[in-house]
Amino acid sequence: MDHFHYQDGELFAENVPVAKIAAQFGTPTYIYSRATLTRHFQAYQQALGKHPHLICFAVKANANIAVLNVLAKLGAGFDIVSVGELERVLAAGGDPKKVVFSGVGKQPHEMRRALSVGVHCFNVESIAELEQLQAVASDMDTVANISIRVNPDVDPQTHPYISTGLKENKFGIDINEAVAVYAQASRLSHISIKGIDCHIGSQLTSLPPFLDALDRLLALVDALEDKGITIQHLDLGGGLGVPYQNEQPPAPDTYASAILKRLGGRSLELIFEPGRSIAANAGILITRVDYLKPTATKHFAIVDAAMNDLLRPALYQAWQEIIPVTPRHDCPPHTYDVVGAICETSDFLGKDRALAIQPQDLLAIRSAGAYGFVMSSNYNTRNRAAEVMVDVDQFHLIRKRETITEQLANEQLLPE
Ligand SMILES: Cc1ncc(COP(=O)(O)O)c(C=O)c1O
Ligand SMILES: N[C@@H](CCCC[NH3+])C(=O)O
Repeated sequence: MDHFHYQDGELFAENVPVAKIAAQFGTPTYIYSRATLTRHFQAYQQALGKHPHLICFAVKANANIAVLNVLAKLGAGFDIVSVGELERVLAAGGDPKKVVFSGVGKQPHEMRRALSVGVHCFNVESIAELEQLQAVASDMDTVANISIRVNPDVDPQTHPYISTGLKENKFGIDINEAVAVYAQASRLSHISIKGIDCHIGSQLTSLPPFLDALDRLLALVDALEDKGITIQHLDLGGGLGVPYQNEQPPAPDTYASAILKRLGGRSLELIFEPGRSIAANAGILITRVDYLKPTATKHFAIVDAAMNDLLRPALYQAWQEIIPVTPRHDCPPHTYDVVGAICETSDFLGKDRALAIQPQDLLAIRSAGAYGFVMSSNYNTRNRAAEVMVDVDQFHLIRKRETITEQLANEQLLPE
């Protein structure tokens, strides 16, 4: 059963009526389902079974510490891209030994903190970064575990802004240069080679690009072995897509089983860094209709969420389903552009949606648990949304709605 579903003519999150959450905490509010997060995470775990593995949730997809805590308790590791994300993982009770540190621009202070808490591995993305890490580790008299993030030049067939494994992207080290970079790393006194890594893009909806990348990485593992460099883990990144509309991506267990099969008898530990496939469909964003505005050419539904709350439609023309919380049958549907109050024409949450709605009705934007709240901003001096977690028939405020007082607290006037 879907954990967001209609029952008796209204939308429920697990066993809680969504309207009840809106009545208590207002709108716009993100609502997450603990059961869905758990189910998605466990699908990966179960598919990999006894094969040595680590599922590192990509914190960038949803960084709320209650969400991270739910996953940490299930045994998750975490993929981070900043020291800020590391502090969130620690605050959420995550195990630093299960953390992989990705990203093209790690700063020395971030390396220092990650080394001091003992992260599993740095996914190194350039020679300059490798040298910086050697310097920091040497200064701390410690050893940094690394894998090289290889850019395998595979087309992930996704939106160009979220494709990362092509030669022209800024990510990783060209696969043709990887052997030389590993050889260089093997000569560094405070670097220990552990793994190999890639991440080719996000919202991939088919297996072949993953398998293609995996084959290229395995060939590299063999070439390195021939040179006396043994790789212990293979990190295939994240990137598995979700059904937003009509897409039919493989489910996490199908994906994980296919990868495992392709590994053959190799004993390499497998690391995945899924974000979206765990969190996206574990969340909705609820919003209230403020005004209906018919014009000569369109019907606009102006709602209290906007592009500052959910940026994906404005940034990628992403499509996310918009449904009424309490469907009504007393007025005809119209085709609406569902828009926010921000002074930008790109401020829309959905275009051309058939909805039967009246002012004050509640709407839910689906698939909002990943790259939703984390990409929100204060543009137009709007306060960030609240976040709520539903757990069977309970619901908990896991981040309170921001206030203007909190926004102003960090600013000050120039001295007289
Ligand atoms: C290095 C890395 N790992 C993991 C992820 C998570 O990707 P997704 O949310 O598509 O699973 C990303 C984002 O695309 C990433 O850049
Ligand atoms: N923010 C993107 C995904 C970015 C993936 C990060 N590497 C999205 O909403 O689809």
